[in-house]
Amino acid sequence: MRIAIGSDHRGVSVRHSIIELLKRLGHEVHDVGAFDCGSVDYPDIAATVSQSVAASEVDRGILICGSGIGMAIVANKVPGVRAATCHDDLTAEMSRRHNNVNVLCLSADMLGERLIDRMVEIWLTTEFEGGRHARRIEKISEFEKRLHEHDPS
Ligand SMILES: O=C[C@H](O)[C@H](O)[C@H](O)COP(=O)(O)O
Repeated sequence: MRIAIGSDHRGVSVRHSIIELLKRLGHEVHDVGAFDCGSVDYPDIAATVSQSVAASEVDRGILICGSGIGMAIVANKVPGVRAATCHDDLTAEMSRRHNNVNVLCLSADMLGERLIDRMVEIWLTTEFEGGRHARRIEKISEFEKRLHEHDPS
């Protein structure tokens, strides 16, 4: 898969470790930074990764900040993006099976490296179940369209 990945200053070392994992697993990595440990604003990074996913330049996105929360707030503003902050194996798995999440958001401050690696692998390999869940995803898309009709800018 083509995977865009980005972090703010809090997630730099976790991002590097996930990039190593992704490469070992044979994925194509699009690293959008941040490229040093100086303070950056998570909305800038989240917007870049999410727009890349929405434009189908990549298949999936991964975002890391202190809590994983700010990244998800921003990512979910982008039509076509379904982002979730996951904390463990089960949330990573369910985000794929039921929600077809295409942007995984992770906390650099609250999760260990081994757990993160496991969650990323689970998230990359778990298929969307479709069926009734596809109907619900379609409702999200319709809702996005209705919102966009009111403010097409
Ligand atoms: O949801 C936001 C993230 O956790 C950020 O990583 C965090 O707010 C950054 O905080 P600070 O500027 O204190 O490093």
